[in-house]
Amino acid sequence: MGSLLNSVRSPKDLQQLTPEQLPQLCAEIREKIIQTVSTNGGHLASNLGVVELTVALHRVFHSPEDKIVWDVGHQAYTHKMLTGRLDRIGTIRTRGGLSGFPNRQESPHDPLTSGHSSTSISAALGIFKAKELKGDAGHVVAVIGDGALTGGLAYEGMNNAGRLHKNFIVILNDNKMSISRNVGSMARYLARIRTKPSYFRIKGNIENTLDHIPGVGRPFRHALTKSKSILKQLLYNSTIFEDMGFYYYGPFDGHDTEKLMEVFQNVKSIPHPVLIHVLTRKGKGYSYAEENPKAFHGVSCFNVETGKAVTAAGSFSSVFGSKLCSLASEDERICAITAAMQEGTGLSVFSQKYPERFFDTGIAEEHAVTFAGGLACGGMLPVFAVYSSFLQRGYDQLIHDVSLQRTKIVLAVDRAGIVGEDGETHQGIFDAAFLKTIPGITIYSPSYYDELQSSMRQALYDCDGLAAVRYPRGEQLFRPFDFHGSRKAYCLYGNESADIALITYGRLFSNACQALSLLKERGIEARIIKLNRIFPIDREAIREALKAKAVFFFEEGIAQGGIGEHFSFLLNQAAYQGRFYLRAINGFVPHETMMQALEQLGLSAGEMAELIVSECSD
Ligand SMILES: Cc1ncc(C[n+]2csc(CCOP(=O)(O)OP(=O)(O)O)c2C)c(N)n1
Ligand SMILES: CC(=O)[C@@H](O)[C@H](O)COP(=O)(O)O
Ligand SMILES: [Mg+2]
Repeated sequence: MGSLLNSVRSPKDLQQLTPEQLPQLCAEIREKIIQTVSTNGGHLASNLGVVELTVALHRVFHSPEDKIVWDVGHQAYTHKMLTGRLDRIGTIRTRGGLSGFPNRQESPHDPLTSGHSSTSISAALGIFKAKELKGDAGHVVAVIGDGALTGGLAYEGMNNAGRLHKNFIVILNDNKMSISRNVGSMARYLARIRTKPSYFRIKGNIENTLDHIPGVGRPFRHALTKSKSILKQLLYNSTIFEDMGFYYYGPFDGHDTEKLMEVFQNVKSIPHPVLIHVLTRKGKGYSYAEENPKAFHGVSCFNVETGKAVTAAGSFSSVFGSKLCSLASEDERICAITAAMQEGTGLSVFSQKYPERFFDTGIAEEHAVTFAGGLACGGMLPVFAVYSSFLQRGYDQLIHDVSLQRTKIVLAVDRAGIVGEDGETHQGIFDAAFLKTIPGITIYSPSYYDELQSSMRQALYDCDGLAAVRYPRGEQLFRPFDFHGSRKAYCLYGNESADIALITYGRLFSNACQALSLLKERGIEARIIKLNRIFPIDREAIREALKAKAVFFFEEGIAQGGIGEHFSFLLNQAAYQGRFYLRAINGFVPHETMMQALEQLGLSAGEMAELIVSECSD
């Protein structure tokens, strides 16, 4: 049998297939997903779960006139293959290749660049309103997972969309999983409605019956559908979605392509917001992923036969998790909070050891910060472990609900700096710049595991108010053999009498050390001022920098408002007469390996040395 997938070069080609061919198409898509992710890494289980759903969507809706907005966007591989990107799917998440997420720059079939959770309904509503204002035709569909539905933004979107009197479609892809098992009362609620018979049918039957009762039937049906009464709930088995202004249909088997197509076709003509509840299995079709969807949510390369991945020897996240456990054994006030990233942030052991002091808020970073603030008001010592890029969500809460309260919480900011293959939505390049604006904050940026451990203790006990410890994704880099981790706010490395000073912090210290060796080979002496506490900057570190004739600041973070810019301001205030160079990040950083990105940004050892040679050669 020839490949059906190869014959689909656009959604229009999909229309040419017969319904009988769709199961084979889905099987081919699954095979392609498994093969691609096993080579490139990526989000396996979520993508395997939405194959039939995506095929059904593209059979019924006509992208790009109809807009399909994927929440988070980690599950859009089938969508990419069906919308003209099959040839490039093997390049996904690699330099210059397809993004692992929908991307507006990549295809007209991606109406929204995404990566962060719970944005789909709000964005889809905006797209819908823009269409309406411009008189453009076409449907708008948001596809949101049950995990993403734990994010408050989704409800803000529904709250507005529920007032529409036009067709607007939300598909809830319910697989009972966030990355870990989904948590919270909405997850419990979905579990309850999953077990009820299809609401589509019940509702239809009741309305039919009422319509046939002469005189009172129709007005009563009308009143009933508009009401939020208990009677309606009893009769209709009504859902929260109905109460928010949506027609609710489901639950449906999300792997039954034909049924899904029938439902989508039916709801297309309803002049009202509609929520279709679809049940899928995360990891569907690959037994290792079905059995352990958590382990196959996001994976690096793996062996398809054995399901085994190459695992790193250690990581900052796991060192953080162990250290927090030991600190919590000494201090009963310590609580750990995650916003649906228990595994990624290294908190799994803590959650088992101290279940009563462990809190998973769901994908709700804003709530997590305010909740941590509340715990602190109540006398606890909360540690919120969160990826740098997701913490962006909690900025106002940090100011209003923590700093302003003069309470103490600790942020364990994981994935700080370049994250690599997830690309521009996930890079942790803004945290140092935005955190340092918050009154009273202390920020540590350890380079190695032992420094992370000591920074944790310092953040908890050596400073008042809000403190952050930020560290990168993955393993520590090469460490100069004669370097010992330091608890000081800064430390010095290299030739103390050198006129050239490299200043840096965090992971880049390793590269700076290598740059120092490269410079030495070329007869250039230099020293490094390594900042351990990056905010507030120690006055002594400024005095050390003042001794140099040329200062080169290297920063794995955004230049504008970053630590380097602030350092230069402090040097200026101290009437520094030498030269100051800042090499930091400008704008978004695309997907490629972490090492490739550092090279590209001029932050590899070689690039650092080149800059210094070119600026300091006579
Ligand atoms: C703001 C934000 N916080 C956390 C994440 C990390 N994250 C990505 S996918 C995911 C789980 C999403 O679950 P769901 O929407 O149900 O999709 P599924 O993977 O189950 O298909 C999480 C927590 C994120 N992308 N954005
Ligand atoms: C889609 C998403 O936001 C997460 O799955 C993220 O990709 C995880 O990143 P890590 O691989 O760094 O844990
Ligand atoms: Mg889910």
